[in-house]
Amino acid sequence: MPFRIAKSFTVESGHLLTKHPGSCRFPHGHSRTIEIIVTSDQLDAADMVCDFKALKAAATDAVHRFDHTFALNTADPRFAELRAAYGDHVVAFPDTDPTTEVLAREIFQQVRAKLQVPGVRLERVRVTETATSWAEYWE
Ligand SMILES: Nc1nc2c(c(=O)[nH]1)N=C([C@H](O)[C@H](O)COP(=O)(O)OP(=O)(O)OP(=O)(O)O)CN2
Repeated sequence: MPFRIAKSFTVESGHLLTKHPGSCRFPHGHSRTIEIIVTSDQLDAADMVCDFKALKAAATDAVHRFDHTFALNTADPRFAELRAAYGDHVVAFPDTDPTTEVLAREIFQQVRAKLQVPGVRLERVRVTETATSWAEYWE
C-alpha cells in the first residue's frame, strides 16, 4: 500500500472519565483533531488515492457526533439525568469510559462502514486529546 492520504477534522468535545484517578474524572473539554488515514496500492483515473471529498463524506457523521457534545459512560450515576436534559448532545458509551482510544475505535468502525471506494482501505484513525497526546485505532 504505497499511497497514503488523510483528511483532518476539528471538534470541540467534552467528556469525563469515571475511572480516572486524577482530574480527568471531572467534566472537561478538548479541541480534538481527528485524522482519517487511508491507503491504496494504486491511483485512480484522476491520479488520486481518492478525492479528499470522499473521506469527508465517509467521516462527517462519525466526526460530527463528537462536536459540541459530551461523551459519557452510561454507568455514571448522572447519565440518565444529563441525557434527559441534553438529549443527543450527551453521547452514550455503554459501561465504557470515552477515552481517546475508545473514541478512535468508535470513529474507525463508523467510517469503515461508510467508506466505499474500491481499492481504498481505512488504515487508521488518530484522535488528539491535547496538544501533547493522541490515540490511534486500526485493525
Ligand atoms: N491513555 C489515556 N490517558 C488519558 C486519557 C485518555 O483518553 N487516554 N485522558 C486523560 C484526560 O482526559 C486528560 O484531559 C488528558 O490528559 P493529559 O494528556 O495528561 O493532559 P495534560 O494537559 O494534563 O497533560 P500535561 O502534558 O501533563 O500537561 C488522561 N489520560
